[in-house]
Amino acid sequence: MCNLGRHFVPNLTIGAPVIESLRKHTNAYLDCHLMVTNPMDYVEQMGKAGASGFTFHVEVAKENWQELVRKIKSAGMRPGVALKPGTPIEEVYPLIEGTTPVEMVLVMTVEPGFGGQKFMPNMMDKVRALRNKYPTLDIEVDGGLGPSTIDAAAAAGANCIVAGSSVFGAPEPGDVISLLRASVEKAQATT
Ligand SMILES: O=C(CO)[C@H](O)[C@H](O)COP(=O)(O)O
Repeated sequence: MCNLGRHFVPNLTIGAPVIESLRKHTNAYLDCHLMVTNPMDYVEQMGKAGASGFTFHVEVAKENWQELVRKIKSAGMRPGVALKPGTPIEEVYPLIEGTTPVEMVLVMTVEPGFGGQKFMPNMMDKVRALRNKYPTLDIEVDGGLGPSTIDAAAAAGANCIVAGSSVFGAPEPGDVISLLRASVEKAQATT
């Protein structure tokens, strides 16, 4: 997972050079969430660097999302759209239903910008609405996910989990990853 923040949030974290370096050592899916106001400017460099997924924010792409999605696909990446906590879920529906649809929706469960924030449980209404409307869509959640919050996200229908503090702050990060995965798999098995 790459969080690239510039303009949209004050901090710049991981960009194309880091993706390029990582790609030399792994075939893993590199899921990149660009918290920038000008995502179009980053498509080419992220594609060349070896990003697998490119997620932009709906708040900054209302006018040009179709061109953006086309560019992302042409650059060999999987397009995703993210929305901030204050953005109504209905704003992403056209991007899922269009002729050049996004393939993943990222529901932010904190205000974007910083790790270590508190999970917003009321964002699960958005996840549930998406899951009911689009049974096979990839739905990602980001912010405050860990052992105490994963069950709510998984039950609502999230199947892609971004977890920072709970994993990197754990004595055994692998155990937390397994727990998160098990919760999602259990919820999927019961629906
Ligand atoms: O960058 C973020 C917000 O923009 C994320 O919330 C972060 O990557 C995940 O961190 P944490 O699990 O500590 O909430």
